[in-house]
Amino acid sequence: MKAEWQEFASGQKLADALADTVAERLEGAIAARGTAVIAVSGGSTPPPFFKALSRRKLNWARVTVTLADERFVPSQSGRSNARLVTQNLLQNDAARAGFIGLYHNREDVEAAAEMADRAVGALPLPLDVAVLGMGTDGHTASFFPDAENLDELLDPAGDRHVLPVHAPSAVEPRLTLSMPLICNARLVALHIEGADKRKVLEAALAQDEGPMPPIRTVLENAVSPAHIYWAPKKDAKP
Ligand SMILES: O=C(O)[C@H](O)[C@@H](O)[C@H](O)[C@H](O)COP(=O)(O)O
Repeated sequence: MKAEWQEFASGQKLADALADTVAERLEGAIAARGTAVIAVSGGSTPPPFFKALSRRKLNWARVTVTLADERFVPSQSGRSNARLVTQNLLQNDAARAGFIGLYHNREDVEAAAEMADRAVGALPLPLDVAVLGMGTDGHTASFFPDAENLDELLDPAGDRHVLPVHAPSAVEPRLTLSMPLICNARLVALHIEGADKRKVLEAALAQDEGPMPPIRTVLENAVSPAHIYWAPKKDAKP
């Protein structure tokens, strides 16, 4: 399995380089097809990248931003990825982009996922860019190793665009883009920082038996070799 590893001296240098690459891909998509679609992840790592990307000069009105995954919470919640993206990415030049969230105020996460499935399925697919994070348990998007429906989540041949997730380690129910949707993105970029996550990823890539960490399944099924962006944690001793 091929993946391109890129290392940066700091999180800010990584954020600027990733923003440059993503902006180029979005511009290329607009030039080729008139539109661009990007899926981004939540968590504590992305904000410097979001802020850098929000200032890139491109035809943002032709760009649709969606989420790789979402907690089953309304956008007013501090746990909401839609809120994180609105506050950090959909600002400055990028304020003109369209946004398709995954959360819907329905009776359960299954009903919300069906609505999100239709909305994401109506986008001009495949994704041009999918920017993923990773947890120290090897999850990415909301493919949690302890998810009740992990086999369905990791199925590279499924026909859903968005799936519900129930996983004890996920705090609340989740909504996630499906494996085929993420793996068929024209660019899959994995953004991770810190020595712990580097060790987790290296172990996942070296593992040759037993249940594979979800991040390994994604990298193995990515149609275009994934680009891995790594930097030490900002408070790391030089
Ligand atoms: O909703 C989420 O939390 C993310 O989409 C999730 O998959 C995230 O990328 C990892 O959990 C890493 O999170 P950190 O960046 O906070 O380590």
